[in-house]
Amino acid sequence: MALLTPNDLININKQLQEADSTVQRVTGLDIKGICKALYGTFPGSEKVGIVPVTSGNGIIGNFSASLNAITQYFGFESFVTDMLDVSGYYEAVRNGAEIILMADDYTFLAHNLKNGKMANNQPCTGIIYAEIASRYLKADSKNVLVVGLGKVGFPGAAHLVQKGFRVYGYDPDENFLQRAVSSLGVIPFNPEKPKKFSIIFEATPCANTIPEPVLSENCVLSTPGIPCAISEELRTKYDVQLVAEPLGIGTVSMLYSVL
Ligand SMILES: NC(=O)C1=CN([C@@H]2O[C@H](COP(=O)(O)OP(=O)(O)OC[C@H]3O[C@@H](n4cnc5c(N)ncnc54)[C@H](O)[C@@H]3O)[C@@H](O)[C@H]2O)C=CC1
Ligand SMILES: N[C@@H](CCCCNC(=O)[C@H]1CCC=N1)C(=O)O
Ligand SMILES: [Mg+2]
Repeated sequence: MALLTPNDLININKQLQEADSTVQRVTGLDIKGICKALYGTFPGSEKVGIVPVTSGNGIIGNFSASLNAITQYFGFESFVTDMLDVSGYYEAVRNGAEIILMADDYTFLAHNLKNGKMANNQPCTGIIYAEIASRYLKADSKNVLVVGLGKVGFPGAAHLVQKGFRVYGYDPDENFLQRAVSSLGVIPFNPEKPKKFSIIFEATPCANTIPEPVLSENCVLSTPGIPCAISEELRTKYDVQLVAEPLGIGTVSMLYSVL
């Protein structure tokens, strides 16, 4: 399981601000603008209750506090419950939470108690990072490379196919690659016969997953993957526009999707 660590979340506000300015440079929209374009929604006065959960691997340091900072960065009112698990859930509802945010080791959900809508972090993350990549103002074609076709990458690839992009996909897991080819019409990317892309979306738990030959000058690499898919050396060599952030972009996608 690819779980966040407290170290990933240090200074989440600075990480969010940096990602927001890159998104604006790449797409012309800020992250809120991307969410509005994706879901057609905008926040009212919804109160978000964040419930720490102790199951499995347990509480991750900085996780609840980061969610609190993230929701407030995007203009929502939010609080972290004092109690944990069931008692925390009870406290959240009793204190007027309209949207519940909570995560165990497998599922990170947003549930809007008012309208019943519920979101899962994995598809919401894939979709928003794919959307950001798809809106690159200086894209040279409708070609996009998707690296990693798992719980985050597959929904992102599906979103790009729906938006009419020519999606090349790569995953060392033959089953995941075949599923994307047969159900999405993704073109299997052959690392032996690389081609250059101006738009790349990556979602893997591995470093160095982007082969140098696919990088074009100034290309966009939109990736929620942790650790980062590309070395700083390679990023600067091609002046890659890197959109990467450990939790906030995926979370705001969840929140807008349940409004
Ligand atoms: N930044 C954020 O907001 C979020 C980040 N994540 C991170 O995104 C990453 C992916 O998460 P999931 O999709 O749930 O994992 P997953 O395990 O479902 O999918 C990862 C896929 O990457 C593939 N893969 C591994 N090495 C590869 C390589 N060298 N080239 C191409 N594909 C490769 C695997 O075969 C697998 O199919 C994880 O690191 C996770 O922590 C997940 C959710 C939110
Ligand atoms: N139960 C823990 C949170 C566990 C979150 C595990 N999930 C991840 O790390 C996913 C979410 C986005 C990226 N990875 C707590 O309440 O402190
Ligand atoms: Mg994120």
